[in-house]
Amino acid sequence: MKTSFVLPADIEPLSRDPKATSPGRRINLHHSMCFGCGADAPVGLRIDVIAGEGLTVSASMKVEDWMQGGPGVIHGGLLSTAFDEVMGTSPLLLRMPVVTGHLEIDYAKPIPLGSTVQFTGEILGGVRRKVYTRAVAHLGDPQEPVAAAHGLFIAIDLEKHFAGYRDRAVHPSGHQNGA
Ligand SMILES: CCCCCCCCCCCC(=O)SCCNC(=O)CCNC(=O)[C@H](O)C(C)(C)COP(=O)(O)OP(=O)(O)OC[C@H]1O[C@@H](n2cnc3c(N)ncnc32)[C@H](O)[C@@H]1OP(=O)(O)O
Repeated sequence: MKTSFVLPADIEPLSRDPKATSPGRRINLHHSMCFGCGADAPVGLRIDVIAGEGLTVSASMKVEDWMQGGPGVIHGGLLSTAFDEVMGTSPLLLRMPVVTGHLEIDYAKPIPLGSTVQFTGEILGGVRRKVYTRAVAHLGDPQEPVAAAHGLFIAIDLEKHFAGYRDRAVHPSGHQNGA
């Protein structure tokens, strides 16, 4: 699949943290109201990202009618969100919280409503706080990808990064911290 993404020359290998989620289990360190993975979000993708061997992850997503963009197919931005979720969760295998710095998507084929998209993702390496990832999507045949993505995620100090926003956080009750 064609892509214009270029990895940096100084990229270094990264290692899975010994305490990372075991292969086959859901990576479960985010919050339940997240648009990408939260079970309590009123609208969302509800993607379960599953730890794989090494620095790999997998996920699947049924393409529901409300995800429609062009007639009969998924909205490209929504697919981008799914890739963000899959790749953004993978650095938790390093036990490293991150935010998205840069995201690139290569769309190869239209993805019909009603299909189930299978994602595989992997961490390619890192440079200082930067974690480089890639993911591929297919509809059942890994040899026939329908889209692929590269993501650059930046490690953060969770408490500091969200310090100014926590009073806006929405909880399953529908209430905000400051409400
Ligand atoms: C959350 C819970 C976990 C659980 C995660 C669960 C999965 C969540 C999946 C969804 C994730 C999201 O959508 S997160 C939401 C969307 N993203 C955001 O809101 C991020 C907004 N941006 C920021 O807050 C900031 O720009 C940061 C934190 C990314 C970087 O700011 P900083 O901390 O001041 O660091 P800074 O020095 O600028 O950058 C560090 C290094 O990254 C490089 N860098 C920074 N941005 C870019 C960029 N766009 N393209 C290339 N390189 C970049 C810099 O050159 C530098 O490289 P060098 O000098 O070292 O070479």
